[in-house]
Amino acid sequence: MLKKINPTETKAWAKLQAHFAQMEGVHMNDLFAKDADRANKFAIEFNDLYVDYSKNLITEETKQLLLELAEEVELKDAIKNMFSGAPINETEGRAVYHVALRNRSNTPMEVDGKDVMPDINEVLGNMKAFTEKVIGGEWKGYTGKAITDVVNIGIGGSDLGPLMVTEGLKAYRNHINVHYVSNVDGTHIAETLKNIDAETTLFIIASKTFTTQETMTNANSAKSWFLEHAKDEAQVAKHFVALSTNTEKVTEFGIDSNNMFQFWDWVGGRYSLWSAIGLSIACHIGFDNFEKLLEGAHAMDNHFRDADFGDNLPVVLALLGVWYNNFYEADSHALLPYDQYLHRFAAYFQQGDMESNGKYVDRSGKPVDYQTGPIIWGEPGTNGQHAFYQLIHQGTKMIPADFIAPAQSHNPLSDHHPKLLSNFFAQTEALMTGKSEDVVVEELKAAGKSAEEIEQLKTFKVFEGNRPTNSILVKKVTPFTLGAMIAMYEHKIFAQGVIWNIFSFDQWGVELGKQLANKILPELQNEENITSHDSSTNALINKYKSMR
Ligand SMILES: O=P(O)(O)OC[C@H]1O[C@H](O)[C@H](O)[C@@H](O)[C@@H]1O
Repeated sequence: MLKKINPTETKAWAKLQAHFAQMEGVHMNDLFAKDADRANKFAIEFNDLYVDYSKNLITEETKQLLLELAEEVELKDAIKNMFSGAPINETEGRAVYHVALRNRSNTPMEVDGKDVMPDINEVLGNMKAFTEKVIGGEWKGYTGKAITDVVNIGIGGSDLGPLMVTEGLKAYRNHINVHYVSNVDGTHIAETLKNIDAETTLFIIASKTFTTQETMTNANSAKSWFLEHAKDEAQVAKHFVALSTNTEKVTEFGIDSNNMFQFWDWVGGRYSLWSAIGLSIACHIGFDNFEKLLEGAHAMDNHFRDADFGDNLPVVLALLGVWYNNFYEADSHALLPYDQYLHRFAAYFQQGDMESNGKYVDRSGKPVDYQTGPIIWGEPGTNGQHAFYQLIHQGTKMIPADFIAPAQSHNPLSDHHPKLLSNFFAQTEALMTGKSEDVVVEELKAAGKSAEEIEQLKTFKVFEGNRPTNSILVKKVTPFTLGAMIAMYEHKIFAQGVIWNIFSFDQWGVELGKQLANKILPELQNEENITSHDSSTNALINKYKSMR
């Protein structure tokens, strides 16, 4: 069980508050000027990852106090608890054991006294055999043709993870095209079906519960479409497989239980890409590469469990996040990958982080009186620069940001990559150093502006700088590195949840909307005037009915 420790009542918190008062007004430029070794001091190297966190509003004392906070909230114990398979997802009475899914050392890992590794290995074995058949062309469709397209139908954790990783590792892809359908908006499936052939398409229905409205609706539409072509229910077995924890519902849907890849209730949806939910990834990049993804995550798991907190990547990133979220009152955090393949990275961690730590009730069931999870957002590299970076540089809000870039591109076309990376380095430098009024005035003089013009313009061109960033430089975006990076953020989220004294692995906040939608749906299926809601909702429903 996780301890129930209010972080704001720790000694470290009080010390951090006092320290924060001293840090206000401190400029990072001065911190760098005072310490020639700062970049070395505040950097962590892990395999092919190099994380520079020196461009943060911290001193050695800040780090020390943040580490004291981690000790006082008993983060070490919490990590041990997670790795022991204890039911730390208390509101659902479940273990949180995605680390077992990628336990490549294969040591026993138990839940309720039962080693889960044999089951995990069995499913991985089934996934490997299946993937090899599909990729090798042995798995045939109803007319005897090999599979060319895979459509993953799922939503939330059953979509975002596989989608982000297949995009992220496209450089490793084979001839199998993978498509993702998530939205219940009929447009999503309709547009996807336009581009595929029923004879050569395999549908993967990915749903932990196998009751999710969006997924079941899309799965039924896919099945109807397929049967329009195949005209034979018996052929469904060749074109539909399921990834789920719910055998009963899978069978009810008409999928043969032999075509079901199992996972377990101790795998949270947003932590499930390492389970059978990763089947579409394995179809796209091959099982060997999928295993390398697991290996990368496993390496990060060991690091998180064993490394001293001061050199522990997820812990350090978590503490920096707490520093900005709770002391500087930053309300968001940007993830900015300078890698086009990682274009869904921020979207993936919007669920990972916000569904985990978007909670106002603490582990004792009481409302918190401090801030918890930040708003996560971001877009890839230079696209963001030409869109929202203005606000990061000169806006009134502090936006701590993680800049992520590979040293080696999978597409080293002319000078694209040096250009991309020059922007990566320049942005974090500019955000930190800023540009003083003196420099602005010099530049305007050099551009031949009059004294009057300089006076009018100068303040607009000044950059305060002092805006914090982490730089995450990886050698190359490989399956191993991506696995490690995803696990790094997963554990950062867990560590923050522990510090904020909240439960990171439930998601009750998504239920109310679902319940109300279920109540409203039948009201939309008749022409009656609706009066059962508040006046705004009634008016909207009735207007919709008059417009359709
Ligand atoms: O995999 P499923 O059971 O279909 O669930 C899909 C998603 O839906 C839910 O609403 C949860 O908020 C997500 O955590 C989950 O990933």
